[in-house]
Amino acid sequence: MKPLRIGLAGLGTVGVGVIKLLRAHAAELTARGGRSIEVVAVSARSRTRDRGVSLDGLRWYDDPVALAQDAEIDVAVELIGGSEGSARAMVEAALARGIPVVTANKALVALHGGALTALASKHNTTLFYEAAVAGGIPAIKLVREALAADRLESVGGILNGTCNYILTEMRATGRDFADVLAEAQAKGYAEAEPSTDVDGWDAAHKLAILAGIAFRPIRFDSLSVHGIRDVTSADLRFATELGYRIKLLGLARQQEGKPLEAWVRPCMVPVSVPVASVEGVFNAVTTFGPFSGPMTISGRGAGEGPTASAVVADLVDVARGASLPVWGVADVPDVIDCAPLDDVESAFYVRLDVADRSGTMAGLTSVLRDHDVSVHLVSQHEAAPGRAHVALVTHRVTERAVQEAVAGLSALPTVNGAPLVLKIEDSLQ
Ligand SMILES: NC(=O)C1=CN([C@@H]2O[C@H](COP(=O)(O)OP(=O)(O)OC[C@H]3O[C@@H](n4cnc5c(N)ncnc54)[C@H](O)[C@@H]3O)[C@@H](O)[C@H]2O)C=CC1
Ligand SMILES: N[C@@H](CC=O)C(=O)O
Ligand code: NA
Repeated sequence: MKPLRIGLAGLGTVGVGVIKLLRAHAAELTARGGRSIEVVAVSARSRTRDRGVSLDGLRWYDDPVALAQDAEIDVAVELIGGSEGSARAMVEAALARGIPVVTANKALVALHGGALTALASKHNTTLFYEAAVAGGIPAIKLVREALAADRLESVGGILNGTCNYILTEMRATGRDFADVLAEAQAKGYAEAEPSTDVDGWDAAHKLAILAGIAFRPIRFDSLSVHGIRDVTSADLRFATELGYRIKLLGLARQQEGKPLEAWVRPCMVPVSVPVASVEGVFNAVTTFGPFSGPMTISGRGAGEGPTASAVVADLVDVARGASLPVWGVADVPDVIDCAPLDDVESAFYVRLDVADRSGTMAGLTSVLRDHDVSVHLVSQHEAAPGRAHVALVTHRVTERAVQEAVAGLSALPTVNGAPLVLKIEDSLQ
C-alpha cells in the first residue's frame, strides 16, 4: 500500500517530537496503520536552526498554507499554535482541498471547532485533535468514543501541565512561582505566551472542547476563567494543614434539568480524591456518568514525547482510514452559553492578610455574619511582624454570598490587599 504522506507545519517541541517518534517506531506504525507514515514536507520559521533531527530530503515551505496545498501530501499536521493567523489559515486550506488535518492546537479547536467541522464535512474529510486535550492522555477518545454510550453529568479535571507543575513544585520545594514557570518553559510544557497557561486560558480551551463533546459546544466567552497567579506558598501550606491540595481544575457539569455549569479555577481538593495525587506535569481527566460511574485517567499532559504520541496515534487513525465525527455527533448543534455561577453553592476557602491585633477577628466574623456566611474552620499563621495570614473555610454558601462577604472583608481597615477565594471542590470521586 502507498505510504501516508505528511505535510508538517511547526518544528518546535511537538513537531520535532512527531518526527522523532515516526522514525523511532516506523515498523510498528506501518504494521498498525497498514501503510508507512512518512513526513515528506515541512514548514517552520527558521531553515537553519539545529533541532536535533535531520530534515534532509524534505520539501521546505516558508508558508504553511502553501504546504497545505502541496498536491503530494495526503494529510496536513498543524503544530504551529494560536487560534488565528498561519495555523488557522493552514488548517482551513487543507480541509478545503479535502485532506484530513491532525492538530494539537486547543485554542483553534475551542474557538473555531464548529466552523472547521462544517468545512471538513463539506469537503468530505475530517479533523483529528487528540493531542489538543491533556497531551498524551487519550481524553478525546475517552469522552467521544469509549463513553459514547453514557450521558455524562460531569467532565473535566487537571487540564494544564504547566500550572500543575508549578503548584506541585511550589508546595514540595518552596520554590517561587517565576522560577518554576521558567523551568516549565525550558522543559517545553508552556505555551509560547505562558500567561495562556497561568491565567487559565489553556485549560479553558481544553475544557471547552471536552464540554463540547460531552454536552454541547459552548460559547467560549461564557466560561468563567481564573488562573493560579494569586495562589501563594501560604495557601499551599494552609491546604496541606487542612487536608487539601490546590489544583487548577476545569470542570463542566450538567445535571438533569439544570443549566450547564463550566469553569476553570484553582480549587482546594480533598487529599483523598484521585485528582489530588496527580502531580507535576501530569494531567487528569475525570468523568461521571450514570452508567459508567466515576472515572479518572491520568498521564503526562504536556511535553515532547507524550504530545507527539497523541499526534502520531491520530496519524495511525488516518492511515487506517478512520472517519470519526469531529464533535462526536453527526450534526454539530449550535453553541450555548454556560450558566452564571452566582447561585451555585459550595464551601469556600478564604485567605486574608490581616493586622495581627485584638479586634481583627471580631471584625472579620461580624462581616461574615452580616452576609450570612457560616465558618467551618479557621487557621492563622504569622505572615510578618504585626501581620497574620488567616484562612477560613466556610460551610456551603452561594458564590454570590461569598464574593459579597469578601468584598466586605476587603473594605475593613485591618485587612491588607485582596483576599484569595478558592472553591472547595469535594464532588469529584
Ligand atoms: N508543548 C506541549 O507540551 C504541547 C503543545 N500543544 C500544542 O501544540 C502546538 C505546538 O506547540 P509547541 O511545539 O510547544 O510550540 P513551539 O513554540 O515549540 O513550536 C511552534 C513551531 O511553529 C513554528 N511557527 C510559528 N509560526 C509559524 C509560521 N507562520 N509558519 C510556520 N511555522 C511557524 C515555529 O517556528 C515553531 O517551530 C500548539 O498548538 C500547542 O498549544 C499541545 C499539547 C502539549
Ligand atoms: N501548555 C500546555 C501544553 C499542553 O497542552 C500545558 O502546560 O498543559
Ligand atoms: Na490527549
